[in-house]
Amino acid sequence: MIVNITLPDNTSYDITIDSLKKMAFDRKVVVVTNPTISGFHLDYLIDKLDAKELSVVTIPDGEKYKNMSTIESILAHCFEHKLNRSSLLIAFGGGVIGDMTGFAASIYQRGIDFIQIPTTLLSQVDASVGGKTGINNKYGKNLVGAFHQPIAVYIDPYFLSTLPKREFGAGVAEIVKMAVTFNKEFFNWLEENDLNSEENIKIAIKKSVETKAWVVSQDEKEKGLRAALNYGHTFGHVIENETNYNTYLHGEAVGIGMVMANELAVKVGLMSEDEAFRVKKVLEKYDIPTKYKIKDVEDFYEHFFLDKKSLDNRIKFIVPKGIGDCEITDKISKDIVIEVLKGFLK
Ligand SMILES: NC(=O)c1ccc[n+]([C@@H]2O[C@H](COP(=O)([O-])OP(=O)(O)OC[C@H]3O[C@@H](n4cnc5c(N)ncnc54)[C@H](O)[C@@H]3O)[C@@H](O)[C@H]2O)c1
Ligand SMILES: O=C(O)C(=O)C[C@@H](O)[C@H](O)[C@H](O)COP(=O)(O)O
Ligand SMILES: [Zn+2]
Repeated sequence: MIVNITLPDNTSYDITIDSLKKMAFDRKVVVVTNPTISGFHLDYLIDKLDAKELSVVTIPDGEKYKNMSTIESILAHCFEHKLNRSSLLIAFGGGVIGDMTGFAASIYQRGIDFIQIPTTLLSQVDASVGGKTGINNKYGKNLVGAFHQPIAVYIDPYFLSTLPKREFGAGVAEIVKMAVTFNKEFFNWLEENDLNSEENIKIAIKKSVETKAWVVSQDEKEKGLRAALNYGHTFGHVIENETNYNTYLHGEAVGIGMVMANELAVKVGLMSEDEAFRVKKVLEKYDIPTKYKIKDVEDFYEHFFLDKKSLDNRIKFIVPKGIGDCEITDKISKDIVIEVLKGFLK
């Protein structure tokens, strides 16, 4: 099954959801991966690749390595293997590998092609599509990066067979995000169906990718609509940063962040308490955390000013309008936000 994404500048690429097929490249190819993924699946991938020259760069596993020094090590490998402007990088892993490979591709000799082969649920339903690439630094999450679209995305659900349960839950959080913000029917379906079935997870991957492609095709550079994909992230990114990227998985922080955003939506009258409860129930079904103890609400609030959606000191929040729709607003007063944050002090 193929989902096509056409960007505002009319370039386009395919997102193929199927078992990997043989691929031949008449150019140098570097696969970027980590030891965990290569231990499980590198042989399977290599067997599918035919390239002019193929090499693999293995970087350490973990969000805490999503930084500039890891990018330098990817670039060093590319220079040592004399990659040129017609060479290709392949991101083989989860969102961390995807974001960093894409960023390295965007700056190597001012930009070369890359392909996404996502291996986590989160990267299959969200991170591999749409061209947001980048790294974290001490100031916050994804604060350095580039929009750089892959030339193709290959989603093979087979990789999910080795994914730990907690990582699966993190991916479900981003699926729930797509449904709550854009698709009420999809959310109702998520309430009624179990994503642990092979058939259902394929349906959820397809729905999520279609939603993301639909959004990005209208607003590649996040001038408007795309900000909705940040539902739960305004709060979630602060949680990840405050806990040094070593306590919550990205999807888990987003799960908590969606609960916080829902509280805000309830407070400003955009969502009913029942709807907020229904979202929480779906998250809890997959053991996604929904609680977080904020240490200092003023500190937490201050972090929002470094959020990339914030402009001229106005913080932008994504608040659901019921289930299946949302509002992107910078009109919520600090007092109201602080009141919501205070609910998470214990
Ligand atoms: N660019 C985007 O649009 C976008 C969207 C969402 C998230 N992200 C980013 O993605 C990152 C999170 O991605 P993630 O949740 O995939 O985490 P991840 O990349 O850290 O992968 C999670 C863990 O699973 C392991 N793993 C990967 N595939 C596996 C498999 N098939 N079997 C067993 N283990 C496997 C990894 O080695 C890692 O330990 C964050 O940095 C987030 O900011 C980016
Ligand atoms: O693709 C998007 O747009 C998203 O916001 C998807 C998010 O799930 C993802 O975590 C993204 O990396 C967050 O972007 P950021 O611009 O807030 O760093
Ligand atoms: Zn995310």
